[in-house]
Amino acid sequence: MPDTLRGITIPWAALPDTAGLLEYLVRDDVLCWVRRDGGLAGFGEAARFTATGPERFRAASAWWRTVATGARIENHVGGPGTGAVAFGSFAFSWTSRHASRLIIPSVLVGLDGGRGWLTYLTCDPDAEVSAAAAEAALAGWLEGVAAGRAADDGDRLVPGQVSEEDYRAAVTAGVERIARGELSKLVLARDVVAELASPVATAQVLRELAVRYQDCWTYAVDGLVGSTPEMLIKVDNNVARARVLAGTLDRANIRKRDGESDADYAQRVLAGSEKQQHEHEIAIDSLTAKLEPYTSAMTSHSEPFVLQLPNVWHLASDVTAELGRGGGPVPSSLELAEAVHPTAAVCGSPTELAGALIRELEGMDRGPYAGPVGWTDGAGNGEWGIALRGAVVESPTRVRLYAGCGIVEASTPEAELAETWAKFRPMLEALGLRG
Ligand SMILES: C=C(O[C@H]1C=CC=C(C(=O)O)[C@@H]1O)C(=O)O
Repeated sequence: MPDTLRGITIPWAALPDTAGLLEYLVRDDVLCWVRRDGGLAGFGEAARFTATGPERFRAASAWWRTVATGARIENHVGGPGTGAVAFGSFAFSWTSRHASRLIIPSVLVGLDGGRGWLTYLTCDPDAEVSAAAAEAALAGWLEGVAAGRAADDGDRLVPGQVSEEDYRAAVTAGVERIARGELSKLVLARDVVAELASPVATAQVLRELAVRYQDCWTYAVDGLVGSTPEMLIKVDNNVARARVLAGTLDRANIRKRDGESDADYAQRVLAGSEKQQHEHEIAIDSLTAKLEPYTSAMTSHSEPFVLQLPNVWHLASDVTAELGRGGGPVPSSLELAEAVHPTAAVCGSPTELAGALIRELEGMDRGPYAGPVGWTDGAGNGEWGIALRGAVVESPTRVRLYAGCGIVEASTPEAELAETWAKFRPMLEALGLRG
């Protein structure tokens, strides 16, 4: 347990009008959670917690509750994301060797609906905690910002642990198991590795993702980076929200009818597909069933809508749930993330069987891919996305990208393989690579 966490949050008007938080994505070690011009950017590390195994969420929640309850914070702003905050990333599987982690930044800049704040946090009992100390600490972190990087002819993309051939074989085996009636859906993933001729410019990658994928949440936590379209769970006071995605159509490979608009094409081919609707239905049912015990009222669209991203269209459903069933305690965002992870959008249905089959057929450790990534504050508010469309920076010149697809009985290996390439595209483009 760290020494008592102390800190201060002050209003921060020094957020440039044009680029907002993007102006702070200038260090390769930045912690970030950004969507459009809002979110959080963190620097440095006041304390961290790590855990592996089936108790990783519970242990992290207990640690955070103790730290946040004992914290002495002068909060001059108030509201979600102010005061004590930790960024986090959790391994997809309880079997993973990858350490799940919570990181309390030393300095954090937040922006929500035009309202900005600056937080300074420390476990050093001798540190001065004041508005001046907060401003000086931020200025220190913004000195000597990271250089950008141009794509290099020496950059290469090489197969990861699951080759294209392995992936096709895994999909074939998955479809067989579904056809035998063992399960209804399985999400199978693979990886590719970017070997770069010069060190990756993470801050530049984040800025590119944030600018291009404005409907997504761009994240960076300790080497895990990406831009996810899927919100596992957001808690804002007594309300939880989720965005469930399943069902995908590549925008780079359109075969429109004469006179058909892009939107009509997506509506016909994606929303009109029984296979895609079935895949989506399983994902939404899994989320709502897992959320049910915590909520007194839940609403979602009766039909999924088509979400357009620069690389793909998805079938999407937004869910809103009032928390605190029967006046009982309101769960924290981290507790809810544990309760709903893994949904059928990244695992399958039924969950346990799908999880075991993923381990058998993929044969790779997913690490933090498809696990919760995001932040929590001392009041339990927070946002936990699913770490999709992302990568792990394994060394300055080695970046591992992950992508997966929901497999149902009607899936074909070739189409699912092609879909993984569409899902790698955001990171490949941000790294200056081609698939
Ligand atoms: C598992 C991934 O995407 C999920 C989220 C949206 C759509 C999906 C699909 O259509 O297969 C996947 O369930 C991934 O991007 O690696």
